[in-house]
Amino acid sequence: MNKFRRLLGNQGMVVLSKPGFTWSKLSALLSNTTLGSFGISTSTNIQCLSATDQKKTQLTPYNPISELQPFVAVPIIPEGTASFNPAESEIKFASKFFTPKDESYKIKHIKTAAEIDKLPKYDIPEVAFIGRSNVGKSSLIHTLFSKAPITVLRKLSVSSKPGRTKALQLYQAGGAFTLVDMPGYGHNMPSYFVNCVETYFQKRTKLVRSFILIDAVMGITETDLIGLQMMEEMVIPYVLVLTKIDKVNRHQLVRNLMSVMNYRDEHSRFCLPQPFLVSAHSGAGIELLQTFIAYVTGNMLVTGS
Ligand SMILES: Nc1nc2c(ncn2[C@@H]2O[C@H](COP(=O)(O)OP(=O)(O)OP(=O)(O)O)[C@@H](O)[C@H]2O)c(=O)[nH]1
Repeated sequence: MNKFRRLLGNQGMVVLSKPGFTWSKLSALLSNTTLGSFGISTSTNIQCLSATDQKKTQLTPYNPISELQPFVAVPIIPEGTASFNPAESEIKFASKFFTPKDESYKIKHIKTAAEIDKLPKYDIPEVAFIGRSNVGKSSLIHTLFSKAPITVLRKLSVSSKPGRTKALQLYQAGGAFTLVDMPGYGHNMPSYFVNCVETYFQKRTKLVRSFILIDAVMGITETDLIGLQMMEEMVIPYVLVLTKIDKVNRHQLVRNLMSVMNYRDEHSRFCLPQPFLVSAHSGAGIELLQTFIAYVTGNMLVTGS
């Protein structure tokens, strides 16, 4: 039975991966090349903070975590792990991939497909956005690409009705990267979903990072485990993104963020330690996420602040 189908059929009995993961264990296990595929450079371009450094270094104000951290007793980004903390100039540089002023960065919708064999093949790095139905994928992509032509934005069907995104939607920012919006899992999931998504992860050789979206209002739910388990079983490096942070008060946000972080600490081996917090409505966290996408797709070198 394929892994994903097994998870879907067994939602109440998901077997979680082994606890005890630390970044250093992973570093020891993987070669530099593989670490590169986590977007964690072995050079100094991403800071690896010691406990003392971390106290000294302020997270960029572009990161919503910087406002939350004073209210949380433990470091949200674990001590001794890599932290993506670009300078203002780097954030500005990355914005050009999302604010096309000339043809070379033009944002286009290039394909809608439910069958992987129908996807175009190219040499451009790819990132994928995945999450349960209604988590806010289309809204987030809409906000990331808010400066794209209206014809592109119309393709992003935002709806309060879960399960609107039925096929893979591919958007390309010039020759810089491709961003893939995937159908949501859970409610109203299309029947071909399992094959489509699992085959995508097996076959797309240019995929450099997957972003798993979790609704900040709900925190981590059993449906979210479908995507998280799939990443772990298929050994796919991924990043957690908490969506809709404008909808929760600080207390709820801290509580739900910590439940996600607990999951990460105990069960994940392939998740970037740093979560991203965003709101498609207020725009919070969007520039930081844009910069991270530009960075993991190899379009810029972040030197840190
Ligand atoms: N307040 C708030 N609402 C949001 C945000 N992002 C999405 N929503 C709302 O959440 C609902 C679902 O958003 P979509 O972007 O369509 O979600 P999706 O994950 O693409 O949904 P599927 O098509 O089911 O996969 C819509 O009513 C959005 O307006 C956000 O950042 N803040």
